[in-house]
Amino acid sequence: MSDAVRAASSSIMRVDHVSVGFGAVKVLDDLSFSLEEGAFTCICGPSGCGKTTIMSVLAGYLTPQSGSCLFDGRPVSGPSPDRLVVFQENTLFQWMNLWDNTLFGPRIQGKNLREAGEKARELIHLTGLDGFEGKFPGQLSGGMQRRAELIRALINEPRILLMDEPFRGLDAMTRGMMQEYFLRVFESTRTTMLLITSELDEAVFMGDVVYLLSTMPTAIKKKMRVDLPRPRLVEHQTCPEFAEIQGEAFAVLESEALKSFEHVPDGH
Ligand SMILES: Nc1ncnc2c1ncn2[C@@H]1O[C@H](COP(=O)(O)OP(=O)(O)OP(=O)(O)O)[C@@H](O)[C@H]1O
Repeated sequence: MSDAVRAASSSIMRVDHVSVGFGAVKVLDDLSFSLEEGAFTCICGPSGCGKTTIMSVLAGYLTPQSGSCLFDGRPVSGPSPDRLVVFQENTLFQWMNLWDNTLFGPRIQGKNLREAGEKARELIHLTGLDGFEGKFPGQLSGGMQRRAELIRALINEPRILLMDEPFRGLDAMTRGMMQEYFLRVFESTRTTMLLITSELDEAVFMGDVVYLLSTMPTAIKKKMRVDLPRPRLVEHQTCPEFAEIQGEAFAVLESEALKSFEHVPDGH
């Protein structure tokens, strides 16, 4: 993102001093960060540190015990079509083909189906699913199903798309392809996106901004800007800037990971 664009960008979501606990377990502790409109933000932290809990607060599924979560300056009080979530698990309707799954949202909202159909064709093309419109989810590969989940959310034109580890469980090669497809969609639609991931390389490759999380109770350990050009290409992963940002981020996450071993008794 250029300095001019960055200066003009404003935050669409703001999490202020949020704390969440489950019983005696304090998961989020005084967590604060903001999401810039039109940017791709990644939140990266180790497994089990509270990433899904953060997503639940942003989506409006969970009310924090203290602090606030604002969307467009207004408190988040529940789920909204402005803030759609792409989940880890498969939520496609198994009895509908790809085309009907994609148009499900516009159809139940009574939207103009000709316009929605044009948008569906564009998204299907961007995600490399041309020719699969008549296939049912069971006839699509895991990677295709994740892309179908993405377009099924985006067709509803949310202001922000929240993605919780959408590539979890995919093999490394498919995961790399997914990253490229999702980047192409972001770069052509410029929908504000948040990706939560435990993969640091993925966060640096995809994000304009990367937040690194501490171990539990979780807070933001560091905010990093990734000024690599867009469109992001696989080649960028071998450039010196990428290595420098990744190295710095790795050092932060490693020091956090080591802390989680501090309380393991000797001999165990
Ligand atoms: N509803 C709940 N009730 C009790 N404990 C919970 C609940 N939800 C989450 N936790 C606990 O909060 C902590 C953080 O969980 P969370 O799922 O947010 O982490 P995560 O970083 O998304 O994990 P993963 O990377 O494994 O998906 C865990 O210790 C989990 O057991």
